Amino acid sequence: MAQKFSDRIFNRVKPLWHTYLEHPFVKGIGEGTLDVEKFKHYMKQDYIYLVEYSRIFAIGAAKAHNLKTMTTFANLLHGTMNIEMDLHREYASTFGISNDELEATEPSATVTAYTSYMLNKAQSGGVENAIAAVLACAWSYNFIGKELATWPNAAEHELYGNWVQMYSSEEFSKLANDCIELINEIAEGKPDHELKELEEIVVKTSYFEYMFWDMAENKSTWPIKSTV
Ligand SMILES: Cc1ncc(CO)c(N)n1
Repeated sequence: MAQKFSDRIFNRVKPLWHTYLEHPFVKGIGEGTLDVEKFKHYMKQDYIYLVEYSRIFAIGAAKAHNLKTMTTFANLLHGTMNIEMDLHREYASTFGISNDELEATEPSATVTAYTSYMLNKAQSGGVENAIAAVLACAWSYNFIGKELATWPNAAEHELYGNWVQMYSSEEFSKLANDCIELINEIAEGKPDHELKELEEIVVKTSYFEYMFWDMAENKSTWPIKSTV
């Protein structure tokens, strides 16, 4: 059987994704030693991120060439907005973060750059760009979640167990697998130079994922504190 496009992508990003598992923020979640203030910063920034991330699914649905692809994007949009974001709101409230506070979050430099890049790629290309833009997000979180779930007591930790459970869950694994299936379907019959472009989007978003962990670890917003 011919190699799937997702296998080719995975071989390319695997070394990069393994660096996530070595990142102090991700390790802190898995080992249960993470500073709560860092996690709260992450939760707020991630909420704002999820709003723009959802928008990519809507763009994908609008650009889909067939009903099956359109339905998958609609399901991903629904799953993110009604399941992942709902869990996020509930989870944030256990850290004393209200819905109003989540919504009022000013996106950091990293979140602004990351979501602008994804939106630009999704808007300037066809449906294949929309799926390439979200692939690393869903897939790498599932990759991290499933790995951390094997670490001793990580899934039972009183603060961070919920995060590990959420991203290793069957529901989230299905969401990630739907994205993988979509990219394979969309890649079929495409010439290599187009596949290379899609692969590049997945690599760039994988770098942005690393930057997101860094942003959370450093509680960073913008490099220069504005006085205006
Ligand atoms: C930054 C980021 N990437 C991916 C996901 C998975 O949905 C998330 N919640 N946040």
